[in-house]
Amino acid sequence: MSINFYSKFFPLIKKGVASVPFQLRPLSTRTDLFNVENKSEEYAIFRLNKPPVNSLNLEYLNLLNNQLDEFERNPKLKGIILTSDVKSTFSAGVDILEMYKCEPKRLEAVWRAVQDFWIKLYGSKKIYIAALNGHVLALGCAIAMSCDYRIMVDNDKTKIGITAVLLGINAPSWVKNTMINTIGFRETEKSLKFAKIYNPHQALKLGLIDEIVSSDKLLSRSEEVMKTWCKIPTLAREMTKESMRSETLGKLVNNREVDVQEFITSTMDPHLQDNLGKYLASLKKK
Ligand SMILES: CCCCCCCCCC/C=C/CC(=O)SCCNC(=O)CCNC(=O)[C@H](O)C(C)(C)COP(=O)(O)OP(=O)(O)OC[C@H]1O[C@@H](n2cnc3c(N)ncnc32)[C@H](O)[C@@H]1OP(=O)(O)O
Repeated sequence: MSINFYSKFFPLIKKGVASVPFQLRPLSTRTDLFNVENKSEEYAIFRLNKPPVNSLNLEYLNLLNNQLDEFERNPKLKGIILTSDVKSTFSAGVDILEMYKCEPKRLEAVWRAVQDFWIKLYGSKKIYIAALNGHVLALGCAIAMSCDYRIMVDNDKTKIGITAVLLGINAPSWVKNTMINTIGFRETEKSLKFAKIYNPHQALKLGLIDEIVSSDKLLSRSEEVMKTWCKIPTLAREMTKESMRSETLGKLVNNREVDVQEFITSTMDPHLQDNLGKYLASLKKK
């Protein structure tokens, strides 16, 4: 069985790796919008930092996609802890301003970048642990579910879930599949159909997250889990991840154009635009 999972789906990236020799990266990378701290040769902490809610617009998605490529190019790096420096929010998903009164060309670029992000994350052979410091909504929830393990802060006010249906949105099939692979078909159906939002204890019971810890232990516990997993034989772990995920991944990789068109058509619908306008206003009124 081929273990070259990432390059199978990213031939251009493979080409890049082949033509550019690996160079040692600096100890850490800091931009205004995220921070990467290499804790050892084996793992790094990747902190989102786009206040107020780490919403994902086109420019931010492009930045994050480049960083995922960077991780993938580092053969020594086994894992990444994905978390947020923004107080009380991991991610509120796509920037709704990208979807409201939008130009179709821009919307298309946003959605292609969203697809890229999911494909890179879900298809990565590295270990991804989501350290969920705060709210995990919509695409933020899909991102967390695409990681290998989820640890969430013990705070009853913290929310996780996907409420697309309330706005008249049918979640894309790759989001549904990711959720089915995480909590099973029946719970996914209930969750999406009834726009369920969970607190950490409800999410744990469902299997949407794997552990709850107090906020002061979030990173230390995530590092503990990461260190244990880094000891697992790499090749076998990667092959297992590939065999578990390739079918779901392939469904989007081979169907990207249809997914883009569905997203553009549904988002540009006047009724949905109306709903988005009201939703944005309700968020701002709080
Ligand atoms: C609209 C589509 C619905 C869901 C579609 C899901 C489809 C399946 C998933 C895959 C597809 C992806 C599409 C998406 O991800 S769309 C994003 C949907 N996100 C949300 O519905 C989350 C909305 N936000 C919140 O519920 C809350 O903000 C919060 C995250 C719980 C944080 O609460 P808070 O009280 O701490 O902060 P709040 O005052 O609400 O917000 C602060 C400011 O941030 C603005 N804001 C919040 N979320 C977004 C966002 N996603 N995009 C853009 N801006 C956002 C909010 O308006 C406040 O702005 P201001 O300071 O008042 O100007």
